[in-house]
Amino acid sequence: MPAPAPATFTASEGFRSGFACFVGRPNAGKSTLTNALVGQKIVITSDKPQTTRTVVRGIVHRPDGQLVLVDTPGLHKPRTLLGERLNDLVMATWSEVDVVAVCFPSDEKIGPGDRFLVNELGKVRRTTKIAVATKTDLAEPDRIAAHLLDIAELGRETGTDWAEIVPVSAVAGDQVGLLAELLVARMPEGPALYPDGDLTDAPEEVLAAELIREAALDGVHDELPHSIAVVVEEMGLRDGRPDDKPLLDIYANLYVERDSQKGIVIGKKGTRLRQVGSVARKQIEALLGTPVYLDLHVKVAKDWQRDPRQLRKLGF
Ligand SMILES: Nc1nc2c(ncn2[C@@H]2O[C@H](COP(=O)(O)OP(=O)(O)OP(=O)(O)O)[C@@H](O)[C@H]2O)c(=O)[nH]1
Repeated sequence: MPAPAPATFTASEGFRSGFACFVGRPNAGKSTLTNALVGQKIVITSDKPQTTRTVVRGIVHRPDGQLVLVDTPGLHKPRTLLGERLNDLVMATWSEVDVVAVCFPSDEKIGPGDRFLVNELGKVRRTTKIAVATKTDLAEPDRIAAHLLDIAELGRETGTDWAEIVPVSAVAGDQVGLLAELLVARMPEGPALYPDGDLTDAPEEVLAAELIREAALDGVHDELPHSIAVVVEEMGLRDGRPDDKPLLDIYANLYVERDSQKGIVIGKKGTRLRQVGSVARKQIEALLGTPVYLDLHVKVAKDWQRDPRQLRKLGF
């Protein structure tokens, strides 16, 4: 006979809680989906591939359970030390979570990259796998139907047993609630892992740095997006302000790899940097609910993506 459940468990009988992560090729819509499920922007999104570097947890609160979402970078053929570390991080995360949801954008055909990823995922045996057809607002119904069949076929080819195949649009808000429900249903029974109202456990410094990086990525091209890293050096409420008029001081450095990139990021007479700072400041204010003074400097960290010492300094 099973041991009686502890008294505290009775209150949350039938309640489920656990961890899920979204994976998929770069640009598959993982971060946007995380934000849509959480209901607030906590992970940066960008139309530049591979911009998600930090593992940020989004927390979804529902009457039937709590979902902790772990956002990982995309898996890719590593070319730099950073690439290798990111891949290790992805594999480690897969084996620790209850569900891995693979995102396949509906406006793109399934390709070798997806096959590579699902094959790698197959090595992680115990974790439940769900397929998500993302961005359904960008595809016609018959294209979506064909896409769902392709996903099922990829499952058969790779020996992956999809627990569910769910079409969603994070932008249109279509089927996002259903996806949350299906994910919660796959979590083990247990009490809430985070207090009500907590949307993420990422430190505010990390969230602020990510929002600055997102603003800096807007409108830059080629290899520059991958060369940008942001570190918040100092963050704190300014002394001597009245309680009803707080001001949060944020001192941040934006790192690039070369002098030539510095010029691009700063722009003519500093116009670009001012614009980046202004956009980021508004986003941080919206997220944290406090007026912000943002002090942003651009620095060169030569070839930081290939340098283990620099990588550590930048938090990788
Ligand atoms: N129309 C539409 N666009 C979407 C949807 N979801 C994401 N996008 C867009 O697709 C792009 C990539 O979305 P992200 O959420 O950043 O993708 P990601 O998978 O997190 O990307 P990486 O960080 O590169 O791994 C962004 O421009 C999004 O606005 C969707 O449901 N519909």
